[in-house]
Amino acid sequence: MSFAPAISVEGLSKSFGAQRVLREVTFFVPKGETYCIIGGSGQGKSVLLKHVMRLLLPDRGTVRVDGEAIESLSGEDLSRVRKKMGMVFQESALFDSMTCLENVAFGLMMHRKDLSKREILDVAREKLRLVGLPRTVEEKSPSQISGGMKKRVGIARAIALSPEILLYDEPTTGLDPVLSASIDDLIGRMKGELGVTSLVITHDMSSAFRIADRILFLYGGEIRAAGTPEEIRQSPDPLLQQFIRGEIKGPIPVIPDERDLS
Ligand SMILES: Nc1ncnc2c1ncn2[C@@H]1O[C@H](COP(=O)(O)OP(=O)(O)OP(=O)(O)O)[C@@H](O)[C@H]1O
Repeated sequence: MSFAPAISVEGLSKSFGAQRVLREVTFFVPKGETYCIIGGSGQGKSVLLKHVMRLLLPDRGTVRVDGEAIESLSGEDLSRVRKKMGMVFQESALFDSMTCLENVAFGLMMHRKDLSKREILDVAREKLRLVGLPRTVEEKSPSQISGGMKKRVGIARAIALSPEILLYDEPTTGLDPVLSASIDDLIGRMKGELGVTSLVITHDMSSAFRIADRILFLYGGEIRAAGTPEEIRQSPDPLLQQFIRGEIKGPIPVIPDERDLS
């Protein structure tokens, strides 16, 4: 086991055309901790997460997973590092043509050729139990279950290959406050029971305050503030306080797009 941080992002910069989306972003997520990235729409949160998954390559800077710089990896080395990470997508991104059980089993079928089909389905059932879903969900299609259940199936699928790192893209979006709290609780259990490291993108401040060891505020492509939930709550930064309270002062903020040449 290495003592490197689970995720290191160093001097990461990314532009699309003339639009600078990430500027010299640097942070380190120690093993077993939960970091939340907060920030308004269009501030580069998803782009940042895609770099950690190596779905995008940086213009400058490096992303290391467990000490390994992932930009330079390819083939088997890349898939070995990717297997350390599970991704929970914003809209759960489940296949409607499959049952929930098959959705969870999918990654195992692709990557665990050493297991029989029966063993794979047993692992998938165990993961569905772990996220608190009843047996009746197994044979349903994702279109037949609620949004909160879909999020759980998405988490079960992300943990199917027992990753060391979980990346969540807005896991509580679209859920009512009680369901949001139950997903937060589940994210906490993934840390407590499985010891996973989590990087969570969220707009949901109550969720960030509940689950984060550390919160990073992304603004204009830069980490404008970073700290424990308490430090973030107490921060004197007016923009951060405005974001936390959901206040709009002055003109309605414009979401940056490709016309933003800054
Ligand atoms: N592949 C791409 N090509 C060009 N522009 C892109 C691409 N991906 C993202 N962008 C732009 O980068 C900016 C940041 O996008 P990103 O999705 O990271 O925002 P975000 O902070 O996750 O916003 P939201 O909270 O609304 O999801 C946006 O202006 C977006 O249009």
